[in-house]
Amino acid sequence: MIGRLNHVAIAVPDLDAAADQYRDTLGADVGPPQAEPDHGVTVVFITLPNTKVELLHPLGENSPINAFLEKNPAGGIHHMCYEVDDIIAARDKLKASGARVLGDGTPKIGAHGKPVLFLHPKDFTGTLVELEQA
Ligand SMILES: CC[C@@H](C(=O)O)C(=O)SCCNC(=O)CCNC(=O)[C@H](O)C(C)(C)COP(=O)(O)OP(=O)(O)OC[C@H]1O[C@@H](n2cnc3c(N)ncnc32)[C@H](O)[C@@H]1OP(=O)(O)O
Ligand SMILES: [Co+2]
Repeated sequence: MIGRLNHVAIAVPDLDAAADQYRDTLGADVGPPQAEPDHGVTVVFITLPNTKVELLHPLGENSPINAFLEKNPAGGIHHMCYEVDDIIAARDKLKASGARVLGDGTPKIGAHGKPVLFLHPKDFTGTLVELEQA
């Protein structure tokens, strides 16, 4: 059901410092900061030859990554995003298998302008999974 790895997300305490490190130390193609108020985060995408890295920083008081950064103050890998051809079919199949789809199960529009959903990390070997419509 899952296809390409769209991105690996890293929650970071200092977005500018992390972006500078990927650009200047690692020599990567680093995009501009992008506010995503519907998701409570600001993101910076780093484009690699075979996938992307998404740097995440909290936006607003109720950011879903606040608790993660409290537990991991230096930052850390936050989620993996896999592409699916049909996000509604994927959601329904996963729910039928007993996996917890986060929120009310209605896809939100993600950072690439496409529908996304999240799956509970406790149901996927301790890894928060994002699905994005291909
Ligand atoms: C920009 C848009 C979009 C895109 O297009 O790319 C994005 O990527 S938005 C990214 C941010 N959005 C989200 O993360 C939305 C989904 N997340 C959530 O709904 C919540 O963060 C959560 C996963 C349900 C966790 O909620 P929280 O309030 O933090 O609950 P807990 O702290 O109680 O966590 C419960 C349990 O799960 C562990 N956990 C939490 N987050 C992660 C994680 N990222 N990876 C692995 N494990 C995680 C947490 O440690 C708790 O475990 P225990 O302590 O053992 O109970
Ligand atoms: Co993401």
